[in-house]
Amino acid sequence: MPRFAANLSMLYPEHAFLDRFEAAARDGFQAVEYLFPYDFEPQALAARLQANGLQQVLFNAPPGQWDAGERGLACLPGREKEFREGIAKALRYAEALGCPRVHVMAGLVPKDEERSALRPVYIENLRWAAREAAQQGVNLLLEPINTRDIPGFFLNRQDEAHQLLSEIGALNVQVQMDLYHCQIVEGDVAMKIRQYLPTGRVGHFQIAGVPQRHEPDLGEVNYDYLFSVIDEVSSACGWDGWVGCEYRPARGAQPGGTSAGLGWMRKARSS
Ligand SMILES: O=C(O)[C@@H](O)C(=O)CO
Ligand SMILES: [Mg+2]
Repeated sequence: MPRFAANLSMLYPEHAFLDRFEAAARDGFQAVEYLFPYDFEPQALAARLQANGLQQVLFNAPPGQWDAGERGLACLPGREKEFREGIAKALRYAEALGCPRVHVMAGLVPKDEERSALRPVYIENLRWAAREAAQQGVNLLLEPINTRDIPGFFLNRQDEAHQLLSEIGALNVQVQMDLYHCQIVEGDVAMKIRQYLPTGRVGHFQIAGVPQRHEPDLGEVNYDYLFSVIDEVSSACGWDGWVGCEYRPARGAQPGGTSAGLGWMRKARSS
């Protein structure tokens, strides 16, 4: 059975953010991820991890002005200084939290730009960031995201991400393979796991039901089957990463709503 990490940006909306660590541990999670740690001092987050016996396995680098609609800086010409400052900040948090992975969001293609013209900026930014991250043993992750959730996002497909990895040419840059986005954009998910996981270039998985991004057992994707594929391929190739549970519980912020929806995980654990 894959190892599951609770995504605290989406799970446990019934609790204040800092209380979500304890709720996740109570449900049997041993690891957490979330989008952004920057509203809190790293020491406050580290204390919650420690008090609840949890590992931090992933968070995102600063994405630019999120509330103004920005979704990453990596592909944006003219924003290189801010990109570098964001990576430096993320690496300070990664060190304090003992976190081995940072997701670097690509950003939106500006209206007056061709996607292809942004590639050199993206590749140069990632090369620079990879050198910085390597100094403290951190891996950087690139995530293809569907354009229904984030219209205009620069990176949408697994093959594009793997092609970019070869051009970036840094061993500590990997793909964050979010199976929810993968199903929406391209489908044929099991075959893509079989294709890419043995390459050693997949650093992390994420899951959610499709199309509503609720629990994995709600919707069109057969996750029991995909978990068996991940198990089979990872035992053959020695992959030992995490699967982030990045979904919005169907019962929303109702008390106990997240825990009540974890039947899919209890079933996976007992199989
Ligand atoms: O899939 C997602 O939405 C996240 O993993 C993320 O980092 C950006 O929103
Ligand atoms: Mg994701």
